[in-house]
Amino acid sequence: MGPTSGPDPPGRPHPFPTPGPICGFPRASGYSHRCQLREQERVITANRQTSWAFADAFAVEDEALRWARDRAREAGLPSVSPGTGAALRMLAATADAKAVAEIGTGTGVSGIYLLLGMRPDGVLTTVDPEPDRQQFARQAFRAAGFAGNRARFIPGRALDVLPRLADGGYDVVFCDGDRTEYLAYLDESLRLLRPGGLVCFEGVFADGRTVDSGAQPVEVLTLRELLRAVRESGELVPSLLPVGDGLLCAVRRG
Ligand SMILES: C[S@@+](CC[C@H](N)C(=O)[O-])C[C@H]1O[C@@H](n2cnc3c(N)ncnc32)[C@H](O)[C@@H]1O
Repeated sequence: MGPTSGPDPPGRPHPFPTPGPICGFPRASGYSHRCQLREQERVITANRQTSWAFADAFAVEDEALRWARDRAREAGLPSVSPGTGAALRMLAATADAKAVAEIGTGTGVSGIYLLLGMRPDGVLTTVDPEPDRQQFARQAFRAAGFAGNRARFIPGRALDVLPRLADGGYDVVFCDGDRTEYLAYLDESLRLLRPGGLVCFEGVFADGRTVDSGAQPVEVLTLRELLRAVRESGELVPSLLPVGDGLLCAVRRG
């Protein structure tokens, strides 16, 4: 019996038992449950946008994350997608991160994900020039169950604040501030990261404009330069993750 035929083994639930609206393709009659899922998976593969949305829907968000996300929406502020958040959480856990620096606190969505992946005694240092947003993030972190000493909020612009942070003192740097400053954030990150540490840049797809051949604003041109600089750096081991609006990640070589 081939691997695509026959009934599903009893008592072994499929990892994606409920396709839901993201991949809610109608089930063909006469197929086994497993065949139907394979058929669904083929269609998903053929449709990258749907797969992309599926990766985001795969992450489940709790009340604190939804609250932070709602505050961002009310302020007209983007926040990381659930898929990007889950990637950040996983990367912080992989790095066994004790010290993470975040540029662009917003209302705390990405901060919650980073804290969830960090060590239980880890501290997130998060920078944003807007104290009102940081106040929402503070509330969101508390609602998510994090003690007050797990986060250090620094109000200010990244390029004023980062030079005051310790050389080699960070396991992860997450950049989600002013796109036109991303190249400068890269320089600062290389200084802040310990060898083997990880830098991540959110939003490098710029809603598709990064690969659009039409005329583009300076922030998109900066993103292209950033992608080139990271790819060509002998100091970095890069990967561009197609989650959310594009998450460019790179490990600083040891
Ligand atoms: C996209 S939002 C961040 C969203 C947040 N990372 C999240 O996912 O919840 C960008 C944030 O960067 C902040 N920002 C803008 N310019 C900045 C700068 N020069 N330095 C640091 N933060 C900056 C904005 O105030 C805004 O809150």
